[in-house]
Amino acid sequence: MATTDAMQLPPKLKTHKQYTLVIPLDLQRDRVLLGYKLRGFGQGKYNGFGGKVEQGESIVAAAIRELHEESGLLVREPDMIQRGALLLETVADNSSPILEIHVFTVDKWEGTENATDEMHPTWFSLSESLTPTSATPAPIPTPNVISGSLPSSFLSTPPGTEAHDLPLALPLQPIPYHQMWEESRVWLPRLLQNLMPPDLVPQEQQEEQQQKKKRYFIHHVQFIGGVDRDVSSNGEYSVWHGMGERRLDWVDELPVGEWDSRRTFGRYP
Ligand SMILES: COc1nc(N)nc2c1ncn2[C@H]1C[C@H](O)[C@@H](COP(=O)(O)OP(=O)(O)OP(=O)(O)O)O1
Repeated sequence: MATTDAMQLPPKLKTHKQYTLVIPLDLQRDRVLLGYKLRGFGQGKYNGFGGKVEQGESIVAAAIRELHEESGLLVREPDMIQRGALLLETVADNSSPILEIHVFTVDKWEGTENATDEMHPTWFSLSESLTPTSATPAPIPTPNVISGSLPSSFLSTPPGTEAHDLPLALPLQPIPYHQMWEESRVWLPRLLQNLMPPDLVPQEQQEEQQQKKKRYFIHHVQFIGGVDRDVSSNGEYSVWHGMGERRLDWVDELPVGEWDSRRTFGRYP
């Protein structure tokens, strides 16, 4: 937990705006699918697949819809596994909603990942991504590249083939955490560590891993509003929705079942 003086602020009521974020996992092939955002919010970053929950839509229905729109993968509701939530808040004013981003993983789907003009799906190595490193930058797709021809090393699925039938020709890169939203470096490696197949986890950690699988994570992040920074140096991004420095950053893990009673809180220091 980072140091903060947030507790000295008067409590305030904030609305929550709901989003979804889905991370497809292919455990058999030790790989995880992320999308490179080609336009709109988060352009130029890798992330899971997701978007806003529309009025009257359930969170899980929104997650399924957004995953399908952005990647081509179609998942049935029972196969969606809710893993946790990100709560992102600016403390600059009382009117900006808290972004409540619901994180799911899936490991069963129909269809093959496809690039759209919004997202370019790319597989990364799961076991090589358990700790955030500033490894070799991942390729930066562009809309031109997508409509033209991609280098074969970059294609997640060569044309005319089924992804699930392919041998993995090239070793996959680790997740490029430095090309993602900054807070992903905290929660995503923890999530992946908990999901590794048990035979790849040292025996003495297996019991702990089984317990953790039953927990949701809640990653709270507060930002100081103000300066609109979008700095990239040494491969490290420092943009927080253009809201400036991170103020507070902590992760809770809750047993399944407790999340529902906690998520309705409206008072947030
Ligand atoms: C620090 O902030 C964020 N971190 C992470 N990991 N993910 C974030 C952050 N802020 C937003 N996101 C995710 C949440 C959603 O999955 C997308 C944003 O979705 P978008 O604004 O594109 O929503 P859509 O409904 O697709 O919008 P349009 O229909 O208008 O394109 O990013």
